[in-house]
Amino acid sequence: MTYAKGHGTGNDFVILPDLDGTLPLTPRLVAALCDRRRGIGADGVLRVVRTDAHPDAARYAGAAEWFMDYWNADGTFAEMCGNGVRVYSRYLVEAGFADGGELTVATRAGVVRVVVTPAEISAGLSKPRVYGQSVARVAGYRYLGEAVDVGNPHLVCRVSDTQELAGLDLTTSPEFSDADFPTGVNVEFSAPGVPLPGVDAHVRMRVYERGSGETLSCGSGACAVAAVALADVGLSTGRVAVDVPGGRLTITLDEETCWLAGPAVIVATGAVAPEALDVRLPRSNARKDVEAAKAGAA
Ligand SMILES: N[C@@H](CCC[C@H](N)C(=O)O)C(=O)O
Repeated sequence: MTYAKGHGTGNDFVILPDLDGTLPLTPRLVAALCDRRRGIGADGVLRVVRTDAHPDAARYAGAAEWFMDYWNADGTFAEMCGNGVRVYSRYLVEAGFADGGELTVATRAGVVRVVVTPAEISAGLSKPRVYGQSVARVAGYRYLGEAVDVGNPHLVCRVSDTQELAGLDLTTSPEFSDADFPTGVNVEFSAPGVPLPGVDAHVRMRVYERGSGETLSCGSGACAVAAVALADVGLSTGRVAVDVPGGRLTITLDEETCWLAGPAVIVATGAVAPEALDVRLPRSNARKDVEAAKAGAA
């Protein structure tokens, strides 16, 4: 199996080119690839597959050529990964599967528009929907937060300052309400930043991601945090600088879209054998699944 490794502000991914969807990817293989000691190490896997070759994406075939089949490090799926889309797009361009400039990428949460430049990649996610409140608990302390849907679920909890943010123990998952988040949730903690030119708000955040643990950055989480920061100053559109442990993301919310911008790079390419990871692959049923999905949609 060939792979590439890339990251966006430290949120890192193993990228698996499987253009015609024949690789029988399993949760076990994903977890083994993402293992930081016994595998390649990553927060998640991005499988690169044509939309018409994957059952979850066949419906997007007219709108995007490529589907980002995203998996968390523990082998679970997620609907959206904002940094993933940006790194995936960098890979498409560097591997010669897409020209630079503008492109579209299909995800489980819909088709995302992407703008690629050498320094930065900007992905147009759906506008975050702030829809209620819930509570997270860390080390016995209770944090009230805003529930936000960015295609995937988020809980944004405000803390008072950078010191409180730095002191949070995120080595294990914050506790959250299963009733409010039956499929789990990504929990962000957000502290006020300093006034910066050119933005309406500046915040610093840390995140504990569903299925991956604490990461250096989460793009969809930064969008959720930005929407809450803008609402806190009475705005529903505007520009927010979000500092994550891995760097800075700039979020621009307009009436319909949440533009997530920042660097995204490919750092390595190579080959890996599933047997070396102690994983045996089942036989692929991919083609049959795609035909069944197409027949179901007709
Ligand atoms: N790091 C991602 C989010 C990845 C998915 C998330 N862990 C989930 O399960 O929803 C991002 O950049 O958005």
